[in-house]
Amino acid sequence: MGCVLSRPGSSGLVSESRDEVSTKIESNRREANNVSVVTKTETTESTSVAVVVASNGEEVRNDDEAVVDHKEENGDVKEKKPKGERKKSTTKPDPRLSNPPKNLLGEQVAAGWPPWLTEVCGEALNGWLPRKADSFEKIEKIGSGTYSNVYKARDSLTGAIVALKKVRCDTREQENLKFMAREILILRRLNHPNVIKLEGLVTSRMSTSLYLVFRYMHHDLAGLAASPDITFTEQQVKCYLKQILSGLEHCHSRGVLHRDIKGSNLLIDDDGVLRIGDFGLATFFDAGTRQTMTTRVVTLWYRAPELLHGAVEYGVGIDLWSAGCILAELLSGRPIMPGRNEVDQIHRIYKLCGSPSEEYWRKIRLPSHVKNANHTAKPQHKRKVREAFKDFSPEALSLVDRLLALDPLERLTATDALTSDFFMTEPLACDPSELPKYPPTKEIDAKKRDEEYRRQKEARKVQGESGRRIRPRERAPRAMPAPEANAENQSNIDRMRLITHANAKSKSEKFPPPHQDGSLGFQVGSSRRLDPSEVPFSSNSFTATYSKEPFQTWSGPLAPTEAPESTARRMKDINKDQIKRKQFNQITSPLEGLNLWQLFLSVQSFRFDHLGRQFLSSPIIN
Ligand SMILES: Nc1ncnc2c1ncn2[C@@H]1O[C@H](COP(=O)(O)OP(=O)(O)OP(=O)(O)O)[C@@H](O)[C@H]1O
Repeated sequence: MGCVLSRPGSSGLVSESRDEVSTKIESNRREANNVSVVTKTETTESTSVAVVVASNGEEVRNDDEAVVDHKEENGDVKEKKPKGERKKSTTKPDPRLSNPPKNLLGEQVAAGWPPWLTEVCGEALNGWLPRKADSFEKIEKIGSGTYSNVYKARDSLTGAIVALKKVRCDTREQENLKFMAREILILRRLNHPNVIKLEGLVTSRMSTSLYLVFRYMHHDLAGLAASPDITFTEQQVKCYLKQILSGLEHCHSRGVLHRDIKGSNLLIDDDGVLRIGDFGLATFFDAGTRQTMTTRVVTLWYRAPELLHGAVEYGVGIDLWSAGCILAELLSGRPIMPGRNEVDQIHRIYKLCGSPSEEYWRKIRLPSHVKNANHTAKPQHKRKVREAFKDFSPEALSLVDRLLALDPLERLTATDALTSDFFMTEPLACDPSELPKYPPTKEIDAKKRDEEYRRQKEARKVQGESGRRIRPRERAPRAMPAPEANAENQSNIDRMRLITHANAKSKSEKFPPPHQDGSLGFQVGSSRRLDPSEVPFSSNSFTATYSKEPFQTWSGPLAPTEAPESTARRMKDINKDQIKRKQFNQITSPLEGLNLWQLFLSVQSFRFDHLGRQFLSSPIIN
């Protein structure tokens, strides 16, 4: 009979679990060396101890073994002090790292986790056993994003309906694995009713696929808001916003920036409970430490001005800006700043929120190459938030105004916003359970409606039908996703993009089409294996529009399409772009502080395939 004892190295995951004692019991039996064990992880204020309970039920705990073989990052072996002399480490763990001790990794591999996964996020696997793919049955594909496909599935063990997010894991792409690991680490750090909870992971020792298991959510806010039959009352808007802010407050208090708050990432279940989802762009941050991060985050329409200005040091304000945009959108029934590209976006912000003051430029920390150019922007716009939203209640107007403060330091925090008059005055927010029951509605449903409309339109064209038919519903264009998010590593992005262009005409070609990968009722494990040439990157779809018509509601007509381009032509474009990029590099626009290359790409880089899906035709910018 043997016992395995381990304690994970200190980590953000553990150190953040203050004020709570959580006990997780993984009761899966492991039959190894005739030992039957139950792994139990207790997380207390500052420790997390993996305890193995021997089959006789005796709980064996041995903290003394904890630091054996633990190597420092510089390779030095920690000296083991006798018991009693050991002091608790006072240095804070780097929450961005997952570096549990080697003995824990070995244990995880023995438990069935693939070694590559234990290496990148062993910390997050602590206390869990992998679920087998054949214990889920796929029902249908319910969403697709930049890095993943999402499926509705049935858990054969419990019968519960779950959402499985399949992320592509090419183990040769270390950087991409890190991003995936970051999402998992972040999700395990969070525990709040308004934040999606990672319920488990599906993988196997031999597999390169990974599925994240979540509770199934029937709706997303983008889908509900785009539905022609749904109009929200102020009480309902308050209910949704309160939940968004509560979720954000929790994330921020745990040192997590979401960095992609938008309607389609706000998932809602049948009981009206809203959970913030998609932490693919989220990052750890420490408000007290200077830390540079990428600016290429947040879907364009919800992107804060400091990001558009190129600030690489930012904080919770970027999520609050997005929340402000969503609040105004929910109350007005349409996106408030649907920019077509970064330059257009920033102009829309200036027109609504006024041009930044001299003080703003003095305060904002920008990289030196953009700093000098920014404040020469002309013309100077006056702030018009109050005029633009004069129909809102005074409390709603005041909250929108303070969330859309240009200066991130003047923007309300989630906690401030939750205590604002908006939530204190009648009509008060309704309870989530009082929200109407809607039929399942997701942004993907709106996309399907658009596709169906386009298909019919094209069929009519072929038949030579004339005359304008009324669309099922006039819609505003959809939000442009953060195109190059996870762009912390520029070279990685450049490489990914080049491969992406070389290998795929559009996102649809990198994922199997729905009839292959999303077909009904087959087991999760039976989906095809990833082709190593597939890379976990693409720009998102269904986005920009050139329509000058005023929009009515959230979603809108598909962008004008181009005939599909041949791969050869696109490769030619890539080469041309590389030459152009060289020419444009180092030159800075006097207008907005945007690199000229950025400006150039913003205007011309979005191309559309025959289904109206957008892809970037140019190498990345940052
Ligand atoms: N728990 C869930 N329940 C139901 N549907 C979900 C769930 N999680 C995600 N989805 C659906 O799948 C879509 C894509 O998921 P998600 O946003 O997490 O993926 P992504 O690859 O990070 O996407 P993006 O590129 O938009 O950031 C969501 O918009 C949502 O409609």
